[in-house]
Amino acid sequence: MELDGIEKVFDVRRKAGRLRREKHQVRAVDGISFRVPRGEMVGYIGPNGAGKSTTIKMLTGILTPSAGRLRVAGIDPSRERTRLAQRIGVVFGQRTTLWWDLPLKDSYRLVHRMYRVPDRRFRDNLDRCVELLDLADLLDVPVRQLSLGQRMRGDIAAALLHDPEVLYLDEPTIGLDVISKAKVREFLLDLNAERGTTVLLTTHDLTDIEQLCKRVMVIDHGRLMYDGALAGLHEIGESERTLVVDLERELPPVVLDSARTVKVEGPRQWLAFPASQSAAPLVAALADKYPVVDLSVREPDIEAVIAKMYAERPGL
Ligand SMILES: Nc1ncnc2c1ncn2[C@@H]1O[C@H](COP(=O)(O)OP(=O)(O)OP(=O)(O)O)[C@@H](O)[C@H]1O
Repeated sequence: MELDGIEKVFDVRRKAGRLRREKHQVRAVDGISFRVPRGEMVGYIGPNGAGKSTTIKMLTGILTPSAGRLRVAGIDPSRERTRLAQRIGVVFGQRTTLWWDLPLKDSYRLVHRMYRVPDRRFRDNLDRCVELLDLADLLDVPVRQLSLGQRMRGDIAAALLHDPEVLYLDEPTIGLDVISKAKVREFLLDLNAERGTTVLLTTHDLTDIEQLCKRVMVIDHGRLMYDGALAGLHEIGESERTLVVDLERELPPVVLDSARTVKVEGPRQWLAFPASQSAAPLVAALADKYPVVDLSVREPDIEAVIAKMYAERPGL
């Protein structure tokens, strides 16, 4: 993926009185440049309305940039959209590309025909997806009867049956339970390791980024605000994770060097600690001094990290 000074400006008409409408422009993407080398998995994050979906639509060729130069697998997406379609896969978490009333396997047959995938390759890819995404019992079920997590796994398989070398994932874990999320992440890691698929991932779940991407790009108001390791983002934003601890009984707030107790509710306490630090020494110190029954770690959400990032570096 190569983007140089990419812009997308929408002309919109806004109501300006009872009958009058004013023309005005929205700069959804405002001069973005980056490169994603083959085989890299990159997070593409930002608040609502930042310009993520618009970027992905330009990368697929659905939208044409207003300015700048764009190449995906050496192809100009808006000029050769059909040729590019053979090389990319797209999953939109909020919408399905599967046929609602058809059993899952019929949707796959249609993909087989539409992309003219050679029979042997189609069968191999389908077998692999069915096995790794646990789809065997779902192939005869109409898509409308699938749960969200099952549907998402079905959608990911559909995006991969033609062996794309680039995959765009727009919120692939949204609304999924912990087990489904883990399955999807594990599958994506395998895919990237085995096939070297390049992945651009949009998500509001920082754990997705943490587990899948070494690199993360933050976009806001159509501009690239950060491009680097997730740890660096945490440092800039000084974001915190939270350890939620259930003690044997109600106790005064826990006192530990490496964390601050931010909330106490009966035997449950919330301890904040820097997101860039490992939770392991904290858990060990806690278990050493206090009667711990259960605990879990909560990740900061992306909006909170970004909000802190701006607060720390207002010049960004
Ligand atoms: N077709 C369109 N016409 C006019 N404005 C648009 C159009 N598509 C997007 N926009 C505007 O462009 C900006 C960026 O939108 P975009 O959908 O790319 O954001 P996003 O980062 O994907 O947000 P979200 O996380 O909510 O999906 C928003 O202000 C949006 O209202």
